[in-house]
Amino acid sequence: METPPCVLTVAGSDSGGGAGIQADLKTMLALGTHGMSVITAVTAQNSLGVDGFWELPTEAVRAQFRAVVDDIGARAVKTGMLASAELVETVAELLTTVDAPVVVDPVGVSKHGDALLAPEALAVVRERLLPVATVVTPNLAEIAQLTGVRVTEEADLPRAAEALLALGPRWALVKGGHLAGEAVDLLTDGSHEHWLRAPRHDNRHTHGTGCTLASAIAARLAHGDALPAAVAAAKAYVTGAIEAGFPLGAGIGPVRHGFRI
Ligand SMILES: Nc1ncnc2c1ncn2[C@@H]1O[C@H](COP(=O)(O)OP(=O)(O)O)[C@@H](O)[C@H]1O
Ligand SMILES: Cc1ncc(COP(=O)(O)O)c(N)n1
Repeated sequence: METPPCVLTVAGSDSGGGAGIQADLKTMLALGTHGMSVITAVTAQNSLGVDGFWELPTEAVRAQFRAVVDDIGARAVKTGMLASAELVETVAELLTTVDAPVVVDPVGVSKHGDALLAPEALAVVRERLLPVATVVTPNLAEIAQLTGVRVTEEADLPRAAEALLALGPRWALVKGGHLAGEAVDLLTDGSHEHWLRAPRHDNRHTHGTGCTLASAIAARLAHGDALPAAVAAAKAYVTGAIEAGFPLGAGIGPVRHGFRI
């Protein structure tokens, strides 16, 4: 029996199943990898919003990480919701002990506008987490939080990426998912620019798009893709999953992770 490449997500649990750890593991399965998880926080969440969240002790995060990495190993790691300054610091330190590419989705707020990161953790994301990232994947709100750059049109994306690269990640993928028109993202390492374009799907069921894209990048990296190829494949996957997104509950439904299965 062949063992699929192993990918690790370090993120929060979404009880509604559309984002966070649940989205990450479904994406990893859909892209032919074995998904593993380090849970940082547990949210009580559904299609209408986040009712509350509870962080795990740093000791529990460290223990999960060591259990997975020291026995099984990870060919790529993805981080999502890290909740607090203390957890960001802990995860940044743990990441220096693994020899694998790291995809950092700097999760700040949910689709409904609920905060998933303490304000004082932002400085730690900038100073400790971004320097160990192979690629960072912020949306427009996260770009503004991390760099102060306000993106209102496609032409602002290069300036946003430059401001992020100054914080130390090897690559920046700035997502224009919340702009009007085509769904355009820019990937750059400062010397190469890759523009990723997809038709905008008129579907409000987009819960989990950011988690899904970042996990798909990690899964493709685990298969051995170079970063630009991994991002292109991940963009194709998330576009298909958004097109097939479905209603759930009374609010915003999830993308359809199994659309290709
Ligand atoms: N309605 C849409 N149709 C097609 N692609 C979209 C749509 N909304 C977002 N995307 C794409 O989904 C990915 C996730 O982006 P975004 O929604 O901005 O992230 P986040 O979930 O972090 O807010 C990006 O590649 C973005 O361009
Ligand atoms: C536990 C958790 N992590 C992340 C998100 C962000 O979701 P999205 O991918 O829609 O930005 C979320 N709503 N919940």
